[in-house]
Amino acid sequence: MAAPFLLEQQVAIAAVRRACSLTTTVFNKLVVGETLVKGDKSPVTVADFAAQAVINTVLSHAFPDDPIVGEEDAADLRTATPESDALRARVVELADDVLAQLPREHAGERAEWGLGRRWGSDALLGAIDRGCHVGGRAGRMWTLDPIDGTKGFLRGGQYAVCLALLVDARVELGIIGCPNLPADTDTDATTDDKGALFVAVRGHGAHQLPLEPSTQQQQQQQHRLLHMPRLALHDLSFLESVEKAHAALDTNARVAARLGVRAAPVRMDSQAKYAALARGGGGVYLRLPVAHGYQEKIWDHAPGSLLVEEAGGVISDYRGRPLDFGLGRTLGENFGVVAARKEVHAEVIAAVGAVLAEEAVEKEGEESVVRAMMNP
Ligand SMILES: Nc1ncnc2c1ncn2[C@@H]1O[C@H](COP(=O)(O)OS(=O)(=O)O)[C@@H](OP(=O)(O)O)[C@H]1O
Ligand SMILES: [Mg+2]
Ligand SMILES: [Mg+2]
Ligand SMILES: [Mg+2]
Repeated sequence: MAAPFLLEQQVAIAAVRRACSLTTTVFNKLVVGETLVKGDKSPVTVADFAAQAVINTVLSHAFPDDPIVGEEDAADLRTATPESDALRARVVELADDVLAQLPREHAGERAEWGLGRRWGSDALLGAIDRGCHVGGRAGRMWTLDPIDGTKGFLRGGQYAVCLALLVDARVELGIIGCPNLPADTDTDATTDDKGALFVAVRGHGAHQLPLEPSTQQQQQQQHRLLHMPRLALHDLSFLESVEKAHAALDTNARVAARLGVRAAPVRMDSQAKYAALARGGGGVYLRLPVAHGYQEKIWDHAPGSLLVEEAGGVISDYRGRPLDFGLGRTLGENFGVVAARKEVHAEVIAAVGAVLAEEAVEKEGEESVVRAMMNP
């Protein structure tokens, strides 16, 4: 997979693989008290913090000048309370256990990326806080979601470790580790192995690699170039969120009916949706806004968007405009996400527009009934 950003690819792959081994370990041992509820009411676990510490440590050693826009920060780990002390100790232990493993030469890992030693609390909390960059339009920066789909992670469902490199607000490299996604999509597959790593490089394709680093020869055998298949509209099935609070699932159903889609939607947490789409599942990922004022975050879409584009898809908001990764930490006002293979994307956008117009008329009708009842 020789391509631009070769060193960046190697570093990002090593960092995401190590973070995935950490999250898998934590899932098997997560105990009560290792999860917090953030200010926005969403959960964060010791694994989210520790995975961000691991990836930011690796990035900071390999590319010391690159800013990082990461989801988490260490404020909740720095307060002087017994709960915070215990949480911090656990995060530091988990991150250091993974970073201290010796560099695996067959996987291209190098000691100068911060591997093969323990870093301790100050360095690791500092690494987590390297993720506080504000984002923007100019220059190189990474964006990181250490666990995307934390709710999925907690329920043993899909989640993803997501990292992307942006240059002047354009995604150039996207890496997504999916520890719970089947390694093989072939329904006749004889194995039920879980775990897959997805790598997209702008202009150089979307790829699936094994999540565990193996020998060069095994890597080559298991390497798959991903293409979204051409599907007729009625053969699509929608990929969508699990949480009703994250996407307007009733509107999705109306769009599907309008397009003549027969299959039931596939609900999946996290950017595993983009990975499933890129390797041929479903055909459409539709995410229409529900919560007023919620702004989508760049780390929730940057690597997935490139994966889909490189596999033959188009991604836009529901108006058909490109997602703008240069506005800061968010994508700005929320006009949703529509990702589909290029042959059907325009028809999906048209169907979304028609359904949203219908819903607006219905809402106006309901409001005028209410007005009439209030002012008889
Ligand atoms: N209100 C609202 N609207 C839209 N999106 C929201 C909202 N609240 C949270 N989030 C973000 O959703 C991320 C998970 O998205 P998913 O599509 O995986 O959601 S779902 O769990 O499948 O329903 C989730 O990512 P993580 O926090 O990394 O898990 C959030 O960033
Ligand atoms: Mg979160
Ligand atoms: Mg996320
Ligand atoms: Mg997250």
